[in-house]
Amino acid sequence: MMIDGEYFPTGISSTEYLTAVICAFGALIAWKLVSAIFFSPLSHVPGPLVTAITPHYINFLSALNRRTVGTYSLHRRYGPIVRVSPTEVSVLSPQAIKEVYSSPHYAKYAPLYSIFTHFGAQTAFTSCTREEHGWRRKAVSEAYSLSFVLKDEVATGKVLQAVKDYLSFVESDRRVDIYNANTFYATDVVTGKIFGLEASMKTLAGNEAHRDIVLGHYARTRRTQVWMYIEFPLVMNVFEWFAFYAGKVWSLVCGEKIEDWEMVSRIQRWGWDAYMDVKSNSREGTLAGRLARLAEDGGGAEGVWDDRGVASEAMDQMLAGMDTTGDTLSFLMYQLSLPESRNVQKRLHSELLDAFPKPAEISGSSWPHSMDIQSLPHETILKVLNLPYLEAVLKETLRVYTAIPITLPRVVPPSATTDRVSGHRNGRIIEGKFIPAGTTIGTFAYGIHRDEVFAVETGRKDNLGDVDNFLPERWLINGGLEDKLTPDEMEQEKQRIRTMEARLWAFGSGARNCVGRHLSILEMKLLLSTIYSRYQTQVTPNSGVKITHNRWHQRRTFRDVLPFSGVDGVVTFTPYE
Ligand code: HEM
Repeated sequence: MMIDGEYFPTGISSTEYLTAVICAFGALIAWKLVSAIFFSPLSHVPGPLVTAITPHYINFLSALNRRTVGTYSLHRRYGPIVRVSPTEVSVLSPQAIKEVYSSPHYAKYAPLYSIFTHFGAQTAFTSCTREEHGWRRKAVSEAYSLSFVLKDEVATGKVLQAVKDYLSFVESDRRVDIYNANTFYATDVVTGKIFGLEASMKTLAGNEAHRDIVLGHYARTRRTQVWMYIEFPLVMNVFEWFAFYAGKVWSLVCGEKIEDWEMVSRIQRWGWDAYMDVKSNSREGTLAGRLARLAEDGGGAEGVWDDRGVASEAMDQMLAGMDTTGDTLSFLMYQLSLPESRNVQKRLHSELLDAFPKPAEISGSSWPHSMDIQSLPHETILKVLNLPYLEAVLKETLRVYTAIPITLPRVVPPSATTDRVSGHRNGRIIEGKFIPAGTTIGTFAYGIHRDEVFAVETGRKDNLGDVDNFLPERWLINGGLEDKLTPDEMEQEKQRIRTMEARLWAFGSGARNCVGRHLSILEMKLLLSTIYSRYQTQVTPNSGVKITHNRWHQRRTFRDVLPFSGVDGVVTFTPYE
């Protein structure tokens, strides 16, 4: 006898129905897996099974702060092209890098770059396509050219003032939290460049309110928030949407009008006010002033610029020049302050003293031994820029501790024409593989900088352990012992160094490379030559110095490779006799 409800009207039992649903679901999943593994447009790209099936593997690595090293291990296992998710490919060969980053057709990957807009307006850095980018970059690039930076920043004392302030900072307490000191230094230089010396943040000179703004910007919570934007854009967009409408309701209740772009951070507020100040005082000698004038004239031939656009551009350059340069200096100084780098420091000090003898030994010499100057002669700056060992130390820092080690993602464009060999139309052939248009693709400096071309000793090319070591000598011909070489060996050495130089990717490449690199190199070299001609530095664990910021190893997001994890970054400066 049947009980009502045990049988469905069709005569199928509930157990059978459930089994059918489970089977259908299983078949669907099986089909999804089979199609992801065998029929996806990226199924022929090498990589582990898991990355063919789900994007969560790479997202999980990101959550653990291990995306960059994780991608690097995939390359070591699978070669120069690897599928890192069902819709993303990572490349590591020079040919692929040239194809992706030298071509104007590969747009930037918008979900990542759009996070960096300010006041609701695009910038040169955030604009994704060639059309959006070209006119913005054109408007700023002249002010960052080497000739302009040499005659402007040094002649007007913007960099020198920050170096002087750095020395006073060190003199006030020789146990220096170098993370703070270098972040402040880079901030003072870049705000001086953009808004003028008078309007610069002057954090090293003791402006506490500005120090607080800068350190607040790098606080762990804020950086976690940015990381959330990268990894969980949907959640953050919902949150943003909520915050936007909450702001609207608030403004209705309080009768205060708040524009959406006005909900900005403290540092953005500072940038907005600094820009308005430059504009109202017509400081046309500054970069922000020049851009303001362009905006007044309609923004140039191709683009439209208003106050928000210009302030956003100025803000972006300011932020781009702060932690990149500050952290590179910190990693360099910390590495040089370790006991194993004692010889590196010695060699650098000797090079500086040879190039710039002390006033007692040669009359008329002032900088770097005295800072009683307003500007440096052009020849002195060129001499600093061309010191071979200083150059080698900086290049090795940019290689091993590159400030932006992560993938810089682009989007594969459609083919210009049908590929004759494969017949494919909608995509590009990269590393011999067809990659469909719309795929996210990218490379990362951390991996590029561990290529075998950086292994110095012949016969050790398979032992990549060597490329992780900090060894400035690899950038010198025969480690600096040129006279010991035959002409043939000399030629080989020159070729080895040229190849390494071509592979160094700290500032990116192509039309989207770093516009601020000349300023950054100049400010780093001037500071380092001043410091290392006067002081020895040594790491000072348990120094008792109160760390006023989140320790540098706790900072996350863009730099997921964290050198010197666990240190507090305090270094003691001891003057040479
Ligand atoms: C050691 C210091 C620095 C490093 C390692 C560095 C690195 C980079 C890299 C790798 C890119 C390419 C980013 C991408 O394609 O997504 C870039 C772009 C950029 N950098 Fe730097 N940077 C440094 C300092 C500076 C400074 C001092 C400034 C400005 C004062 C600056 C301004 C910019 C701008 C505006 C862009 C975007 C360029 C464009 O898309 O046209 N950077 N930087």
